Amino acid sequence: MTQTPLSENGIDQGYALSTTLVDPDVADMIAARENVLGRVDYTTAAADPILSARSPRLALHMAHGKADSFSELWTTPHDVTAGMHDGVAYAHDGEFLFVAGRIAESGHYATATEKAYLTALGLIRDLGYPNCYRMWNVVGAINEDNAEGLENYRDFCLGRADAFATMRFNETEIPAATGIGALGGGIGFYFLTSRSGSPIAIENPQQVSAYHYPQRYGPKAPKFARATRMGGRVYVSGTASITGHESRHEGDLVRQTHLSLENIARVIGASNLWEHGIGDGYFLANLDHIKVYVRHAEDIPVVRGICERAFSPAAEVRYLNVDVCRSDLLVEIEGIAY
Ligand SMILES: O=C(O)C1=C[C@@H](O)[C@H](O)C=C1
Ligand SMILES: CC(=O)C(=O)O
Repeated sequence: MTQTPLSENGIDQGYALSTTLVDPDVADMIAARENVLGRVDYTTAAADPILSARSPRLALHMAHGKADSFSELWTTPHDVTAGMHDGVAYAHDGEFLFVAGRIAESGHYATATEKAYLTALGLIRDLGYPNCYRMWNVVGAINEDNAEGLENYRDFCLGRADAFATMRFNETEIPAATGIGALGGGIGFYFLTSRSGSPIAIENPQQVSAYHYPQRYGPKAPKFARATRMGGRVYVSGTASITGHESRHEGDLVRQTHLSLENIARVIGASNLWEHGIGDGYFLANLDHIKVYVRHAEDIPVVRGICERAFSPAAEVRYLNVDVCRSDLLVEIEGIAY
């Protein structure tokens, strides 16, 4: 039997995940003919995760209408095995696992977040796909206070940190993530993990690692890496106008957008990747499947103008009008570098 060559991340080269951000009706057509590991609808109402056409599907309230609604599809060349476990939907293909869950709208999120994360992270390990490399979290009313006067984002971070501690994640195992506002629906989350891949967590020398943020940002620090290298790609976390641990250019949309892009370019650049033992380098023009989160709808044209000059014209880019995890941040950007 010939041994399929492994990529440098230890993944059998017969496995590769594809992703795309498409209009929902296009997603329906793709899902009808391809093996879908997971589908996430950025749409006008949140819903609990379900199994739809033998795949996990999660609806996030992230769009104001049909015009800004889209679906994110993760597809694989292999058959998938899907299921539900204690409210978490999942599917795996032998190398990659997608899990999705939702935490109901509430006046307190820490305990429910810890429970949901422990369910999902426990499932990931029980199914044998322990290498988590990308997380997405969308938080309704992210900048508003909970019933005790703690901002919902900080409440979420408290529960997440406790779950990571219980599961004994060390700093190098913390994956790239997004933590962004939603237009309602509690907290929706979805993760990508692998069976044999070796994710490499990447930090930005110009930023304090989020998990080292001082307590002024909340009782427990956010848990995410600036990016994660997996399967020959770099998954870039939601990135904003922050250097050190402080927000920069308060009230200045243009400079916040440029600093967010500068942070991404630095994280994926050859010199920073070299510092992380990765012999590759990328530019903003190598970014694809980009989400640009903009706090004020009227700012989207300005942000789009800056981004279009930075990104490849071939890149998939979606602009969302949602809140950002710090109230002084106007824009945040994520993507995948190939
Ligand atoms: O809390 C997070 O996971 C997170 C928040 C933002 O800084 C950005 O979206 C990246 C991750
Ligand atoms: C707040 C934010 O975007 C960060 O911590 O990177």
